[in-house]
Amino acid sequence: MTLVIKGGTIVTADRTYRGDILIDGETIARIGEDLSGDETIDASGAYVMPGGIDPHTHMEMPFMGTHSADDFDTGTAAGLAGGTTMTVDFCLPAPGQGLIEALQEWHQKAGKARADYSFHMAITWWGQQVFDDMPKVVAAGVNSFKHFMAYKGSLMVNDDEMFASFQRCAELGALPLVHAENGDVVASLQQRLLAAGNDGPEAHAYSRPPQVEGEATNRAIMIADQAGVPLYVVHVSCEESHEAIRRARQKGMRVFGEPLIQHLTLDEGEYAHADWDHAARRVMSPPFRDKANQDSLWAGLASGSLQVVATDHCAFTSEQKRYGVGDFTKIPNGTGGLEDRLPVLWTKGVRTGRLTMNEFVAVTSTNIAKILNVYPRKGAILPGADADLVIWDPAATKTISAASQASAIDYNVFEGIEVTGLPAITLSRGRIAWRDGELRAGKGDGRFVERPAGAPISKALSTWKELVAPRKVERSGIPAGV
Ligand SMILES: NC(=O)NCCC(=O)O
Ligand SMILES: [Zn+2]
Ligand SMILES: [Zn+2]
Repeated sequence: MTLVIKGGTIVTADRTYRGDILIDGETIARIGEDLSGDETIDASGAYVMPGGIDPHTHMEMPFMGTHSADDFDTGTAAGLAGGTTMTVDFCLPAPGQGLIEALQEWHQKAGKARADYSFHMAITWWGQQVFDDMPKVVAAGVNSFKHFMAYKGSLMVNDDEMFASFQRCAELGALPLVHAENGDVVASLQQRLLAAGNDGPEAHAYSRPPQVEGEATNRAIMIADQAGVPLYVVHVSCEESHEAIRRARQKGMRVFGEPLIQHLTLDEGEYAHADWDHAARRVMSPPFRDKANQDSLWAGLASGSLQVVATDHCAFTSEQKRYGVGDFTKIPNGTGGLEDRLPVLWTKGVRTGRLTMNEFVAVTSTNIAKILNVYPRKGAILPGADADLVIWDPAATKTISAASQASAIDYNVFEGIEVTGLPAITLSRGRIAWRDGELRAGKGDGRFVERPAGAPISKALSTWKELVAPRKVERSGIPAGV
């Protein structure tokens, strides 16, 4: 079966041009003029872009005594409604659990995904088994390993564990990721705040100032450099962290930074809200920051020192958030955003002139496809690429509301924001997965996307590190020892 998307303006990370797209089965067969096929979608007046890729989601995540409320069914449905055709979730082994066993659990959970997905593997503990399992994880199509420098007592790993894991990543041609916050300092600040009677959601933000993020980002960059491996810093929220990444990149280090749509557009004033629920629903780590930090993130996207906009979609209901009444450290950390990432970024970024349309495609799809080594199968409009596409109506408007969202939770942190620029149709591997408010993709239609190790940047860096590695000086006349 062939399908033609006709009369649209194709927008990719590097070009904007008029053209028809012929899809044969699941992939793009041709791009050209006056193409015809068995079926036609009229895209006149619309932009046709690569489907969004969100590299940072947590579906049904076991965390802080509960599980995040969106699973792979509702979460990927939210993604498709917002033009996102692929998500990358975090597989989290329990303490002492083998990585392959955990991976099997995540595959089980993801069986109901409506759109394509992949996994990052988290290193939540360290030992011989983890070391031995890492190549098996890579062989199973997962080329990235996440390290939490925060969440002391649960997910956090120490510097020596991180260094060992980063070195293993270097050997395997895999990419380490970090959640960069100084977990020891955060844990101490939390106790100090609680002891002083600061138990509300605003104290969550007080306990995680930009400095703890900046310090951890610098530390992770140093450890990656010593291990000889690229580094991807998730949810960069502030200038301190961005500055560390910017500086490292200027020195030639292969460091990537990922701001979230929440940190770009929502600020710390939310935590001062008189309504406890309102503030608690916005508790996430790192917390929302001030306008100056937001400006830094936008500048990073425009200048290229930050490369990807994600969501860290980790949605908890209001009821779950209330586990933390009287003790902010028990409020499950996380917010939603999958359905809103593209429309909010388009509205606040492209429509304001902070981003070009091509930069929009780069930071929502193409850059991460390259970083995660699935380009050009994903993130591209090219013959042979998967036909994961969004047909974008730049004139469509809506006011974001929890009442009409696909996510399972009872609120939306973007509630009330008016967006202009919305998906009209989302195509997943050549099939209409979502159209004009109607979800068409079925449970289980999503497929696991294998990502091979040895991305070009990993190979280049290991070549360079080998060239400049310390070498023993061979001497002829060595004096006898005393
Ligand atoms: N970000 C957050 O608050 N929750 C999800 C887990 C994480 O990414 O740190
Ligand atoms: Zn995190
Ligand atoms: Zn996360």
